[in-house]
Amino acid sequence: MDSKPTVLVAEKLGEAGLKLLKEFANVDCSYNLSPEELCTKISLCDALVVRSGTKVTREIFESSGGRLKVVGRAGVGIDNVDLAAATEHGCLVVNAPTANTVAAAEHGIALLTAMARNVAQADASIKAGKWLRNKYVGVSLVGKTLAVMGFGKVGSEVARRAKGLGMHVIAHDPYAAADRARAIGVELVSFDEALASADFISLHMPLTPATKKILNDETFAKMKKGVRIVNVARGGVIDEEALVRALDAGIVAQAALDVFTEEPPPQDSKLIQHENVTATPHLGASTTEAQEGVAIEVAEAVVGALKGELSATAVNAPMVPAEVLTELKPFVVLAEKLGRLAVQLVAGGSGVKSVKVKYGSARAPDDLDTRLLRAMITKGMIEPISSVFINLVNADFTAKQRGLQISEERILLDGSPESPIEFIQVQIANVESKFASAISDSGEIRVEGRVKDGVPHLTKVGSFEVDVSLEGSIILCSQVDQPGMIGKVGSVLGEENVNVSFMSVGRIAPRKQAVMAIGVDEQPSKDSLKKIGEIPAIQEFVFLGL
Ligand SMILES: NC(=O)C1=CN([C@@H]2O[C@H](COP(=O)(O)OP(=O)(O)OC[C@H]3O[C@@H](n4cnc5c(N)ncnc54)[C@H](O)[C@@H]3O)[C@@H](O)[C@H]2O)C=CC1
Ligand SMILES: O=C(O)C(=O)COP(=O)(O)O
Repeated sequence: MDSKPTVLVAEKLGEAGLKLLKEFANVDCSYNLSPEELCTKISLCDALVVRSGTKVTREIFESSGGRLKVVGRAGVGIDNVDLAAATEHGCLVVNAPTANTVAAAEHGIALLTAMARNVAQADASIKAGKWLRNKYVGVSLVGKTLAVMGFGKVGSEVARRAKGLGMHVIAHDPYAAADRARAIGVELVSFDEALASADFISLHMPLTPATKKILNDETFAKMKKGVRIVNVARGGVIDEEALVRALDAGIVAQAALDVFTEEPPPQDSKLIQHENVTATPHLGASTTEAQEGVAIEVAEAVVGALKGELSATAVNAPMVPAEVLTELKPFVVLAEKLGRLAVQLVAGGSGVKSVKVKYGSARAPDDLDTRLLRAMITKGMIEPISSVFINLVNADFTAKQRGLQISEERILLDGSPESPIEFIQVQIANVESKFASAISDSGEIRVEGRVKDGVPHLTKVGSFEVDVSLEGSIILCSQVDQPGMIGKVGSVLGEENVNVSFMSVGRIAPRKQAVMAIGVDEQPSKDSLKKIGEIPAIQEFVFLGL
């Protein structure tokens, strides 16, 4: 009997990657399978390799009968893989997060220059037998302002190249460090400033709840009339219907798009058909070199995973062995959630560089290995805002790569060391906060949490003591302490049937400054959040997704 594992390669993969796979496994390259065919084949496979064109659905994991152990994504985005279903079925997902960065950046530049000079439109017209020299007069790039939205791996490469074209490059990225941008002559600016001053806007942020439809009617209205937009990130960051309206109104002169909310987009898409739109079918990563690169990156990860090794590019790897988890599990969850909260409190344009974690514990220092907790805080801080996935292997390296310095301090507490940790505090120094009350007396964003009855709780925000369980989402409001506040906010949420799970008020002294923390099971609508902001006594508030 053949003891080699079987790898199904469902989309075209670079030769070098195939070679690596074939050295270790039986490789079945079957492209363009229907969902039904894929479900049938999968029960005979130990690993599946895809790009963005295959939907790896829950049905696929269910149909595998437990045999599928690894899904390899030959690229960055894993929006096409049902991660929850993969994890539930004990299937590891690995990706190739770095090998197509330059290709995506080069495609961004290709679209930028092609759009400015009407290359695609002029090419179609000359092929139709026309010679329209006056119609296709373009615009120059030199001296124009390009706003790079999302200064990560791809965005920074685009910025570097655009500088070479003589453009004035600014960038907006709430979490990027200003010195990294300055090092290549790029100034970090606020979102509104980027919109108002850009002649060209290039999108390079991941698609997250916060960036979904970040370009919409409201934000198009803030742009310079005649702005030109490039998108090689994800279609969902633009409200596509609003973009058609902005193009028709001349607010946006041109758009060059590689990615779409629905891929492939409908044939009659007004956006694609628009004469001022240049479109490509998600070609950002499609260079020979990048495809060889991602093929090798993903093949190594798939083979490693089939051998039982933990890969640095594992997306849903369990962070710890089960026996360690029994004791640490609630603290692991607490650490990740504190990281998530802390990063969401950072104001746009601040950049995150210096993070300090304090662990209050009665255990002897060598009895508490904080590597896992540090990795979870890193995961909480980085995953919601980037296309990178954190695991125990890559956490410290990824933090360093993003310019994040994480220092740790142990606070030795008296008492019985029954519980490994009494509290975890996460501080982000040298930033502004979108919720000023989260800044502690010593000047940094501070959140602190504890585990109570096995459940992680937020117990401090800035210098205010609160107590709210870290489940669902949280609204923080600051106000001068006075009667009736809980009722007022509660009734706005009640009107919308948003269930309040927890409320707590932390104050300096009766009738002085207070912070109210409200746990909610559902995400309130924009309207409800606006109404909360309009309650006269509320000075500031922030909604934090967990
Ligand atoms: N068209 C294509 O074929 C390809 C598309 N991509 C897409 O490009 C995008 C960027 O990829 P990478 O640079 O590898 O990711 P990255 O994670 O290195 O960079 C993303 C950056 O966006 C920033 N960011 C997060 N929220 C933001 C916000 N609200 N406003 C502004 N910036 C924000 C993050 O701080 C981070 O620096 C992703 O959407 C990825 O899926 C990547 C490769 C190929
Ligand atoms: O890597 C990514 O996230 C991409 O968008 C590239 O997708 P692809 O591998 O070309 O299907």
